[in-house]
Amino acid sequence: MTDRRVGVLQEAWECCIIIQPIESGETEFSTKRRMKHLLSFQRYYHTSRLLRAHMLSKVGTWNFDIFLFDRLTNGNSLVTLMCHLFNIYDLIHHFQLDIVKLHGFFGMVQKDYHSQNPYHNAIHAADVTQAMYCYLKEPKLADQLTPLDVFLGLIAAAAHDVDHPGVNQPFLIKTRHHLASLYQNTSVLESHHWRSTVGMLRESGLLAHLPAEITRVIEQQLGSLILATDICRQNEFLLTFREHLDNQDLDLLDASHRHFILQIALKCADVCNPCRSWELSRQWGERVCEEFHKQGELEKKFDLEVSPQCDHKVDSVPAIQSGFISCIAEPLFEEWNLFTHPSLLSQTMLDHLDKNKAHWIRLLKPRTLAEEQTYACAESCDAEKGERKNIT
Ligand SMILES: Nc1ncnc2c1ncn2[C@@H]1O[C@@H]2COP(=O)(O)O[C@H]2[C@H]1O
Ligand SMILES: [Zn+2]
Repeated sequence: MTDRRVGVLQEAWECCIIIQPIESGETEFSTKRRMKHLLSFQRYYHTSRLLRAHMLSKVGTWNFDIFLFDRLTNGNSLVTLMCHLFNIYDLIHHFQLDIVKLHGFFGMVQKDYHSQNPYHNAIHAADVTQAMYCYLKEPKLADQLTPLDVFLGLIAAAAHDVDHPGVNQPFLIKTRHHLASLYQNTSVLESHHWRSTVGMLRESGLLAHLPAEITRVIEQQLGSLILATDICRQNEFLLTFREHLDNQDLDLLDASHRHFILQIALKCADVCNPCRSWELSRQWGERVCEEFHKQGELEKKFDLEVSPQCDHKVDSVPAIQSGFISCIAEPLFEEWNLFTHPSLLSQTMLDHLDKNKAHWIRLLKPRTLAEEQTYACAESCDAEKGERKNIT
């Protein structure tokens, strides 16, 4: 239920309490019960409002519980978060935005996420946006960013997976989905997230008052940020990031370097769930595996080859998680730590990553053949990292 509706309802119920006469036949006892019920609703409404405000005051902390926040906002975590962050950065004033159009745009983005997806839903988008905000606040970055950088970073985070179908690119290609042919089997999902975002921006009229050239730049840069989240391009970005760090040549006064760091920040935000505290991280790990396994079930049903990590009989949650941490999360967050150094947040994230990986490994059952392969991948990633540490 939206805030406005709850507000109207509450007003109506308050009126009921004051003016409704005791109906004939209604006993004093049932009236008391009715009053108690209404008051408990009021108490609930009041408490959840206070909690929501309290949570928003802590939106920049790493242990922010996005699942709780989503419940407290009645499923409106993404819209509520984006409105709050746009206020914090004064972006409405800076870009002379129309609040109704802005709210309309955020509403469209949130609605276009599929709530039935266990992982790729609006809560994931809100989680990535909250992480992005934490990264934008990093001392290394915060003072160098322009309002346009922040605007782009937050919108890209909020919209980066919009209209995600809950299956991956190989699935779309092998089922000859029209999106796969539209985007020629390359960054199919990311291209769709970007083009959908541009479509919603145009439909909302949010940027209609800006010169066409600025709108064009905004749309292009949103594309470059969202396309960077394609996990197939992980190595390409990681290598470039390492090269910059080794050469110490990142200059944040240079707009193209800031853009590159925004891409990396968004990539980090997108895969940061194993860096959260165990309780939050576990929920994300289970959700993403549930989505993989659902895809595997579909593939079996249609006699298609089951994709890697998608067979629930073979690919256990702990095996997928420990493999993902070793091969994707650790290499990226180690570089991010070097870039942000000294950063308490990066240190906290690496600590969680370490503990969560150890936790998942403890949960591994005696290994199956497939797990043996996933684990071998994790071990070879670890060995590769060891070699790199020895080199540097
Ligand atoms: N905890 C995780 N375990 C396994 N895969 C993950 C995890 N978190 C993110 N991913 C994958 O990384 C991808 C990053 O981009 P997406 O959010 O589109 O989809 C994500 C998942 O496919
Ligand atoms: Zn994502």
